[in-house]
Amino acid sequence: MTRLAFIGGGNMARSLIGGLLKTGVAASSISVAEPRAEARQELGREFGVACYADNRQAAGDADVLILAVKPQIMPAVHGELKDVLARQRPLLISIAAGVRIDQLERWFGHALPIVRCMPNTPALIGAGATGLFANRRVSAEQRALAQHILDAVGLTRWLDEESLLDTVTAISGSSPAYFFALVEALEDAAFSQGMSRDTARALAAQACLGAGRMLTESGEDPSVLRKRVTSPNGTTQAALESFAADHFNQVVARAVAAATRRGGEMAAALDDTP
Ligand SMILES: NC(=O)C1=CN([C@@H]2O[C@H](COP(=O)(O)OP(=O)(O)OC[C@H]3O[C@@H](n4cnc5c(N)ncnc54)[C@H](OP(=O)(O)O)[C@@H]3O)[C@@H](O)[C@H]2O)C=CC1
Ligand SMILES: O=C(O)[C@@H]1CCC=N1
Repeated sequence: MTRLAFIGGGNMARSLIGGLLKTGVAASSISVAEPRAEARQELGREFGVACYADNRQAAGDADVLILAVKPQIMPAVHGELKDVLARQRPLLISIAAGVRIDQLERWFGHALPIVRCMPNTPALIGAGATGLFANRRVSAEQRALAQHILDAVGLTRWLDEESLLDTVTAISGSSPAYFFALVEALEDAAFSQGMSRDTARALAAQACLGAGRMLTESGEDPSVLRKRVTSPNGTTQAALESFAADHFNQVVARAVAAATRRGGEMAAALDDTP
């Protein structure tokens, strides 16, 4: 049984743990390091996983360490794990936005197998999307193991270039928030027209689910699906023309560029960190 240790038990760790347990991974194979006592209790109660305040204890005899702390915490974490890493040489999987493999190698050790990946919170319900990139120390078996872990919670894609992970962050790591924001905006708009928030949210969220399922299950091009909704001179055309007049595609492209750029900035801020 592969032993997984999460370093950091926050939002994304919870999504991955919840998703993994739903696929039949045993709670006894997962340990979590989390500094906040209340969060440790919640994790234990909700998922039945062993939780520790101490990173070393959680990493114990793990085969795979999943680094799930905020990027700026990463440099602090490596000092605590030095002994464990030297002894066990586990596979490291970092999910931190921006943080580059050369930085992880500098902090955690150049000889270690490291996979940098970018999942997203829908992993919790098995609908995650993850981009992955491996350093040259990662063996074929470890690559398969990393993929197996992330496949369990959704779709995976290996990237040819590490820099594209910042693009992954922008289009799937962060994008659940964009869809949530769209549903919030639809709800606000319907509310302003007199609909109850409850009904507006239910209808908008279901349309979001339906559109997402059609996109992933029909195999059809999004533009074909869009055209099928858009009756000539109908209501959808009116809405899409309004989006176009407000330069919707440019609005989205600018937001994706901002998120991608931010990933690079977050990494650059850590360049001088020993
Ligand atoms: N949220 C998301 O949608 C996604 C996040 N990510 C990445 O995942 C990582 C975690 O993000 P997220 O889960 O949202 O953040 P959270 O803040 O929710 O989780 C991070 C957790 O790490 C804990 N922590 C802080 N310091 C340490 C330490 N020294 N050792 C161990 N644990 C520590 C924090 O505890 P405390 O609260 O007490 O500080 C917190 O519970 C980030 O690097 C982010 O870029 C990747 C994809 C999607
Ligand atoms: O907002 C962030 O920085 C993280 C990375 C992707 C989603 N949440």
